[in-house]
Amino acid sequence: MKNIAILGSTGSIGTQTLDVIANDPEQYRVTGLAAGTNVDLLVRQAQIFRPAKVCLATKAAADQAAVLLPPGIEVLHGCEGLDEIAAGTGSDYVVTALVGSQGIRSTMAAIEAGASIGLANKETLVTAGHLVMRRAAEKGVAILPVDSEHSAIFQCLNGESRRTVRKITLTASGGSFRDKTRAELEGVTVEQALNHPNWAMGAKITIDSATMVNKGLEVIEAHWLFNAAYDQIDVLLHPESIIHSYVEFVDHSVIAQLGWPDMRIPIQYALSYPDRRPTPTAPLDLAKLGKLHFREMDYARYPCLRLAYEAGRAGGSAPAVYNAANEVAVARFLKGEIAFLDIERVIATVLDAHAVCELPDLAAIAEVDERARLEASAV
Ligand SMILES: NC(=O)C1=CN([C@@H]2O[C@H](COP(=O)(O)OP(=O)(O)OC[C@H]3O[C@@H](n4cnc5c(N)ncnc54)[C@H](OP(=O)(O)O)[C@@H]3O)[C@@H](O)[C@H]2O)C=CC1
Ligand SMILES: CC(=O)[C@@H](O)[C@H](O)COP(=O)(O)O
Ligand SMILES: [Mn+2]
Repeated sequence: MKNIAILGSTGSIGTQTLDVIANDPEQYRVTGLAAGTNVDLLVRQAQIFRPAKVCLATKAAADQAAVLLPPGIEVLHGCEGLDEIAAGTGSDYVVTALVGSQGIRSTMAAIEAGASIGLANKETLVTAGHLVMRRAAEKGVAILPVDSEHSAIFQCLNGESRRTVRKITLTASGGSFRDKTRAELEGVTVEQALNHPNWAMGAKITIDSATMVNKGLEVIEAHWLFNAAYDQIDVLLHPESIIHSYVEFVDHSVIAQLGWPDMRIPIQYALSYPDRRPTPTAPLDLAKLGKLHFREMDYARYPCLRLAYEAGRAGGSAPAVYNAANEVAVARFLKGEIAFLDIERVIATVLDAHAVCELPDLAAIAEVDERARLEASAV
């Protein structure tokens, strides 16, 4: 029995994680749940899964939840509450499914407590990969990828030595505007951008898929998770999202991982690893699919991906700046303040003005992140 805490339980990954847990109740017990402001859903989840502690982002939301929750559940709020869910519920496994770089602090708290991490929150690794991976290694903590591409690579590698890997290829669906030219991106709406062709996900990552920032973040995430050089990481357009990613070895043998685009498969694998367990998903039917398609990545069409490689190669604080500028730009786009194509302009402008700090600690990352956010709000 694994004792699991979920940070971001009311989101797309959080709810699907609870779906996987509900489907396999003898394997997992929920010890803690944390959410932002969705009181009603958090209360419903707590009624079903009976965690010892729950947390909401604000005191007002926590007070609202306290009167609705079953007796005996401790209600926390804010950053300290989130730390307590990550490290103080006796869990041996923490799923990090918050959105954005706000996930760093609680991920570090979970690592300090010695819990294994089911990592969905890719922004954490993009921003502080050197610190997260080093501390996890020091503490002997496993970081298990939830992100579909990284789960695929993890499964393809299956413990094989990094020495034998020639190339890692991340597949990209192309997002909601994959069939549009750059000229056609002028004037696209928020509603159109949120219409991902293959995956039902939170708003921020759905916009990131459309700009290809998501794949950029995933390239940096793969660099840290698999200790791979940027020259070893490729991206291939694959509109169907059936091949979730693949690894080419030095003998030119290629191993890929396939499945319907359903996050419950990588979530289940991250939870049950090293075991494999059944999932409540449909079996893949290649005969029904008939064809799969692939296109070479066009870096002029998707400049945000090129910028991610540049930030990753620059290293140090550059990926944190890329991420922070993007988080602000996406929030502004979603509020209707800027156009879709302004997202790449904001990232490029903020990144361009940044003088890289080489090995930032958490305090330096927080400082750089805050400055990049201010700049991204103003350009
Ligand atoms: N969705 C997917 O299929 C995939 C997602 N990922 C990654 O997983 C992460 C989560 O994505 P996704 O589930 O789509 O995002 P969602 O927006 O659907 O969910 C985000 C979660 O974070 C919670 N949250 C937001 N702010 C706070 C806060 N201040 N304190 C506590 N909780 C907070 C939200 O709570 P509330 O709603 O209550 O406000 C919600 O539970 C992201 O990093 C994303 O890149 C990776 C691969 C696939
Ligand atoms: C489900 C998942 O892992 C997402 O990160 C997904 O990869 C988004 O799809 P694209 O970024 O390929 O559009
Ligand atoms: Mn992904």
